[in-house]
Amino acid sequence: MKIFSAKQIAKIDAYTIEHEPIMSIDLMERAASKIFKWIVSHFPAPQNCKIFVGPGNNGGDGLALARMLAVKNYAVEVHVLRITDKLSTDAAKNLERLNGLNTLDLYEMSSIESMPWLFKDDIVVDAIFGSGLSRPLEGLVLDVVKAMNASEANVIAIDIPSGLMTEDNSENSGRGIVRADYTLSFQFPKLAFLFPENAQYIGEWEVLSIGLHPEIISSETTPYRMLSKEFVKSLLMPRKKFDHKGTYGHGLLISGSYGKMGAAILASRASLRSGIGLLTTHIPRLGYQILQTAVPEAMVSIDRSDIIFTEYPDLSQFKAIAIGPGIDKKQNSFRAMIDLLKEVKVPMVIDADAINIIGEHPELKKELPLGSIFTPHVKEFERLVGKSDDSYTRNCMQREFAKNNEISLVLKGAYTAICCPEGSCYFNPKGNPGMATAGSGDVLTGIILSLLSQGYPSHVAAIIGVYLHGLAGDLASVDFGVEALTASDIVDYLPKAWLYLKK
Ligand SMILES: NC(=O)C1=CN([C@@H]2O[C@H](COP(=O)(O)OP(=O)(O)OC[C@H]3O[C@@H](n4cnc5c(N)ncnc54)[C@H](O)[C@@H]3O)[C@@H](O)[C@H]2O)[C@@H](O)CC1
Ligand SMILES: Nc1ncnc2c1ncn2[C@@H]1O[C@H](COP(=O)(O)OP(=O)(O)O)[C@@H](O)[C@H]1O
Ligand SMILES: [K+]
Repeated sequence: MKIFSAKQIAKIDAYTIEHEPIMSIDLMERAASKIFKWIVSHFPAPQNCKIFVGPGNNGGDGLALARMLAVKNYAVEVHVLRITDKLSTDAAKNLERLNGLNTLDLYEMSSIESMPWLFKDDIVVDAIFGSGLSRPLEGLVLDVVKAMNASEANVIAIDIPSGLMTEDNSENSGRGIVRADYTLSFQFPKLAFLFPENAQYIGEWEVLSIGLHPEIISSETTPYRMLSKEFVKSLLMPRKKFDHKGTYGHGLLISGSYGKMGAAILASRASLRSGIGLLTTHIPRLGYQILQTAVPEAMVSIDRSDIIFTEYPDLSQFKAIAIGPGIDKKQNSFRAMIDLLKEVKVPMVIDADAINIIGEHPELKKELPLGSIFTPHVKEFERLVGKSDDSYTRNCMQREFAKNNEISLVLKGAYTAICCPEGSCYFNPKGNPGMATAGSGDVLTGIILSLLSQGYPSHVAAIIGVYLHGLAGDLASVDFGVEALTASDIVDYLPKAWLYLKK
């Protein structure tokens, strides 16, 4: 699913109006009826609805919704915020259509004195501003939003919480943004929904399709996409009857140190559960028995050091290399890493302390082999790329870094973002807070190594890997819940995740 900017959404709306064709007021009716149906199915017993309406088409949606709810016997109060004399044409038409509805109370609000009480069981609808918001809220709107936020009512935002910018909130203080319980967004999620600091405003969100024109949705380009099962499935390479283990590549995993051999086990097991032909895991000497016992399918390459990574085996046989899970970042490991980067010609997955080493020695970036993939969480990202105060800016930095260094950059989190060298950015909808547990990142590294070794192009390996990892976590959470979930469970649910993905 593509994610468009506010400007593009306006263009897609206009194209739909012209080419479906449909009158704009009818498109608004279609949009409002989607919200109406959602409210009726989630709050079936008619109850008090207080709808706050702004001057644009978001307000128009609120007015059309008010009419529909009133006809359905909900007790509806409409509060039109008079911050300007002018309503948009379609909002004005919808205001007129409220005439004669005596089950509905219409109020004009020009000062906060006329703010109604909001009770716990009220349904409060935020139809003040949508994707047309151009600056942070002030004056009356700000006061109304503060009052809404102070209440315990169920707040439903139409399209986007008022006060939140569709993409960039780096200049938005957060003082005046509706804190919705539910956000019902038309046709596409907004980029801002995917950033953690905005979760407090958006609440639960859902995308409601309003039948915008498929032609322009497919022709309009955007760097941003949300991954879907269909899309990820379309990237999979089929296996053929006479394939053998050589077909699926030999990968090298450099992982583990004294006290962190679990990382090597988790990543190895994840790799083997993701289709790799042959896996060699390079570990410090003391880990030999541990790894051979825990992962009999993996071959083991032993470091001269008992406890850390200081050297690597002959690289000629490997199709892909992953380095990082549990390696630590001692001086000797840094030296071995320099040598490795100078020599390696195949794509690499760079994770955990391997990222930190490159963050501390940025000159190493120029040695990165083509098709490298970094998999940082936010802290590692900051060490590698730099700090930022907000996620939008961080995302811009992520896209730039991927482009400038011609690598794929996976920023892990609730909506893991995968930025590709040619500028695109994919967000992963799968995964759950149960995956916020030790070792789950190691599992991801193993999966991506496996896909790279099988010959998937780097950005494709990152996309499939991230999706599969989240999917396995979701399937595991169905059986174990989120508290008890461990990284090993994610590995154990990879078989189910593969089956589900290919279905
Ligand atoms: N265009 C269409 O065909 C459709 C639009 N829809 C709705 O229309 C919304 C977008 O409508 P609009 O483009 O009219 O935009 P909004 O309804 O978000 O309002 C924008 C208006 O408010 C003003 N404004 C922006 N920021 C302000 C601020 N901080 N303080 C005071 N005034 C401010 C703008 O100058 C503009 O006049 C969507 O979010 C969606 O809810 C839906 O009805 C679906 C169809
Ligand atoms: N709330 C969440 N929702 C979805 N996925 C999550 C969530 N928290 C963590 N994850 C996923 O779990 C993994 C954690 O990786 P990481 O922080 O490197 O853990 P570790 O270093 O312990 O292996 C990432 O893939 C991340 O996307
Ligand atoms: K809104």
